[in-house]
Amino acid sequence: MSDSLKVALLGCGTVGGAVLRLLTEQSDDLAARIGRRVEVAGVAVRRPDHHPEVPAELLTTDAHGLVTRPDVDLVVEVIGGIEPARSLLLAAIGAGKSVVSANKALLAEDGVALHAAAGQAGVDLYYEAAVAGAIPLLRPLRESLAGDQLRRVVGIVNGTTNYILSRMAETGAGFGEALAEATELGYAEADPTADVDGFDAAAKAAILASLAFHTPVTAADVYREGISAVSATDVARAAEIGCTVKLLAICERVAGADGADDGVAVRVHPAMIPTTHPLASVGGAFNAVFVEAEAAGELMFYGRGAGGEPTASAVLGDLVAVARNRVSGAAGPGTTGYAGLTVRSMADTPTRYHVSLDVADKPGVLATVAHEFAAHGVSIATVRQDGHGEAATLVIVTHRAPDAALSATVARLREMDAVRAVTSVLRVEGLA
Ligand SMILES: NC(=O)C1=CN([C@@H]2O[C@H](COP(=O)(O)OP(=O)(O)OC[C@H]3O[C@@H](n4cnc5c(N)ncnc54)[C@H](OP(=O)(O)O)[C@@H]3O)[C@@H](O)[C@H]2O)C=CC1
Ligand SMILES: N[C@@H](CC=O)C(=O)O
Repeated sequence: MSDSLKVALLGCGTVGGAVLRLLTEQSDDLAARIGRRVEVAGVAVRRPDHHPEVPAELLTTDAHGLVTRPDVDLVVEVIGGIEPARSLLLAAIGAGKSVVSANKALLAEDGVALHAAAGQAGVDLYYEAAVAGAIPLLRPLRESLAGDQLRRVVGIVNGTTNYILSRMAETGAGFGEALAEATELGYAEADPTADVDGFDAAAKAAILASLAFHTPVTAADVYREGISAVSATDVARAAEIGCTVKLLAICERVAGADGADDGVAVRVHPAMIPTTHPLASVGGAFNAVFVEAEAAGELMFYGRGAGGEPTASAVLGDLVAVARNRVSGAAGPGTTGYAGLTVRSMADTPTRYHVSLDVADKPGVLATVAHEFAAHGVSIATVRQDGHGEAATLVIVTHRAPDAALSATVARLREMDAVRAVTSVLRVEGLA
C-alpha cells in the first residue's frame, strides 16, 4: 500500500471524538476500502488539557498551522460556528486540501463562497453530516435525484427539539428536563438555543433547499420559529384532532402572485401533523425527511439525526469519498449548478392554521369570528364548538391561504371583544 492519507481533525468534542475513535478502530477496514492508510496528522482543540484520550503529540491549539501543513491531505472540521471555522476552511482550501465539515451554520451562511473556493482550488468540499446526522441525504439529493424535478422536501431535521417534543408528549416531561437530557446525550448544539429557537433546523433547511432546487438559499432566507412557544394547550389541541406537534423544515416550489412557478419557499416552524402521517411516528433524536419528486414520486429518509457516532458515520463516509477521489484523481461533486429560482417570502407562502379561541357563547359570536376570516380572504375548513356559556371554545381549521392573511386574521381575533383569548395557534400540515 502506498503513502498514507493524512487527516487534520479540527475539533474533538461530541462529533470529533467519535470520528477519532472510529478512525482508530476501523483503521484496517478503511485502508482496505480506500487503498491507503488514513493517518491522523493532528487534532486542533481549544483546551488540550481536556483531551486525555488524544495522544499528546497530536494535540495542538494552532488550527491554522495544522490545516496548512504541507503533509496534510484532508481537513475535517467539527468545531462548529462561523469563525474561526470559515477562515480555517478557506485556508485549508487555499492550501489545496479537500475538506469535510459537519458545520451546517457555516454552510448555510457561506456555502456558495466555500463551493466557489473549492472549485477554484480543484479540491473537494463534502458536508453530509451537516444535515440529519447519519442519514445519507445530501448525496442522494445532489447526485441520485439530480435528473429529477423536486417539488417538496419536508422533514424533521433537528434531533434535540424532536427529542424534547417526544418526551413532553409521551412522558409529560417538562421542557427544561427534556432539554437537559438532550444536552447530556450529545444532541444539542454548544448553545442549545440554536436548536430550541429553530436556527439549527433553518440552517439545515437552507442547505436542503439549495441542493434540492439548485438555488442558493441561506439561513437568512428561511422563515423560522422554534418550539419555545409550543404550549401544553397546543399539544392537547393537536391530540384532540388526531394530530401531534413536530418542528418541521419545509422547502417547496411555489408559484408567485403572478402564477409563475419559479419560486422556492423555505420555512421552519412547529406544526400539527396527523398521527397517521409517517413523520408523526419519528421519535426521540431521530430525523426523517420526505422528498416529493416529479418522476421518483415520494421518498423518505429516516435515521439517527444527532449524536456523536451517527454523525461521525456521515463524516467518515465523506472522508472515504474524498480519499477515493484523491487516490483515483477523480473530481468531487463541485457546485450543483444554479437554476436561479426566486426565494419567496413567508407572507406569500400558502399555509393552513389551527386556531383555538375562548369566546362567550352568545348569538352572533361565531358569525363575527367567521367574518374576520372571510374579510382576510381565508376560507374555514372546519369549526368545532366545545362547552357553552362563559366557557365556550371555538376550534377552527382553515384551508390554505397566504401566511400573511392567516397571521393578520389571528392578530384581529386577539383584538375582538367577542374573543376572550386566543389559546392556541399552530400551522397544520398533511391534514386531508
Ligand atoms: N452533536 C451532534 O449531534 C451534531 C453536531 N453537528 C455539528 O458538528 C460540529 C461539532 O459539534 P459537536 O461535536 O457537537 O461540538 P462540541 O462542542 O462537542 O465540540 C466542539 C469542538 O471544537 C473545539 N473547538 C472549538 N473552538 C475551537 C477553536 N477555536 N479552535 C480549535 N478547536 C475548537 C472544541 O475544543 P475543546 O474540546 O478543547 O473545547 C471541541 O473539541 C458543529 O458544527 C455541529 O453543528 C452536526 C451533526 C450532529
Ligand atoms: N443539535 C443538532 C445536532 C445535529 O445536527 C440536532 O439536535 O439535530
